[in-house]
Amino acid sequence: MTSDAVLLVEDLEKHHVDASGHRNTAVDGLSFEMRQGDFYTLLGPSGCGKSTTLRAIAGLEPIDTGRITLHGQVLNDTAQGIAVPPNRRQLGMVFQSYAIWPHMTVTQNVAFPLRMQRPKLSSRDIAARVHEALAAVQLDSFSNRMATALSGGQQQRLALARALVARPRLLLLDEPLSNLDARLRSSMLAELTRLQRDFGTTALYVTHDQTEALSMSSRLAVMNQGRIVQEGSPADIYYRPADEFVARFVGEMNMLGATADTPLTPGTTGTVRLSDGTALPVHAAISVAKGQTVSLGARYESVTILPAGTPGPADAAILPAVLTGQVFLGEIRRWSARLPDGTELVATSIGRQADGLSPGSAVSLAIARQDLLVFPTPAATPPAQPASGDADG
Ligand SMILES: Nc1ncnc2c1ncn2[C@@H]1O[C@H](COP(=O)(O)OP(=O)(O)OP(=O)(O)O)[C@@H](O)[C@H]1O
Repeated sequence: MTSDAVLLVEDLEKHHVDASGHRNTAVDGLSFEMRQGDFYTLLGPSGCGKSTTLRAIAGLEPIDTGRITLHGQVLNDTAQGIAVPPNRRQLGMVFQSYAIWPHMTVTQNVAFPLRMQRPKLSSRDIAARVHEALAAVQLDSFSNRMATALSGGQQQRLALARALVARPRLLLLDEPLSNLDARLRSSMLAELTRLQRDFGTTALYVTHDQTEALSMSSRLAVMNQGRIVQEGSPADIYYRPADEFVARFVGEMNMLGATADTPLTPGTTGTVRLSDGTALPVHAAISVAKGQTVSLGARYESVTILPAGTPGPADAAILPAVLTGQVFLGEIRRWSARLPDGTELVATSIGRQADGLSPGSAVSLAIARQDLLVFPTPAATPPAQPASGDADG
């Protein structure tokens, strides 16, 4: 473990056996590390094992194998038979359902975790810390209200204040914004990151929402089928997705079939060819032999529109195309465009850039070399297992 690791999760595995005796793998050899002050997000589609991982860290889910260490204290180690109970882990938790105590006032809800602490805190210290936490979530003027008499967003803020007041060693957040409407969600997003920073809390966040993950995280792990597929900063994940799954799950991306025209090795430049023979310059991040088929990815905003016949900037792919449709989104317009071989791409124009163009216009599409990503062609999907087989994976 590195010296500044707060949480270390090693080779975590968890299987569930359903009512008909099938064994489902929820978490499949997961390892990651969090550092002090991280806002670390597990991002992935429904059922990929995010909540199971969080619940395992909280001690609410027994694990099959693996080791979980928090600030050097082993919380779980299946090899040694260690499993620290949830109430002795000193973690803060905020889950989808607010789980505030309905029979208590706002103040009583936030004071409760402090009253449970041993050695006992003085009433004066409790009052000061409750006030600080309620002020941080802007609920100080509601302190005497019953918790049930708050709106959904206020209840969620109360749940956060209650989680933060005990100054947890780690804050676990499982889709805490999913019950809020769109407007509240975005203001809570900003508030959450501010609170996490102000309190200096290290937070582990779980979501399937890529916008939340990209905007809030200091580091982020994309999960699929119980495993971490890629870990990095939001910009790393967005601009350098490790594979097609990550590219499609985080952001939106055009995909084109192509063939390597030169051998490609990581960090080198080379050329790939579309089916109609058009050669495109690329930067490779993977090794590909000459002649091998690949998938080419380009983010929608990386495909820009130039007047037809423009030679275009150096170091960019220039493709002739015909615009086939547009969606006006205010600050940008999304265009669909057809290449000569019939492939449809999505391109983006900003502001009034594409005024005068309309569906039917002949244009050139430009994609900078650094924005053309080369992925191995996905392996063919294996045939479905018979119903009686092991459903692992
Ligand atoms: N108690 C259980 N019994 C059987 N299978 C379970 C149980 N809990 C979870 N699973 C299965 O384990 C897998 C992972 O579930 P988990 O809740 O961790 O996913 P998730 O990524 O958090 O999904 P979501 O975003 O929908 O909450 C899923 O296939 C789920 O059906």
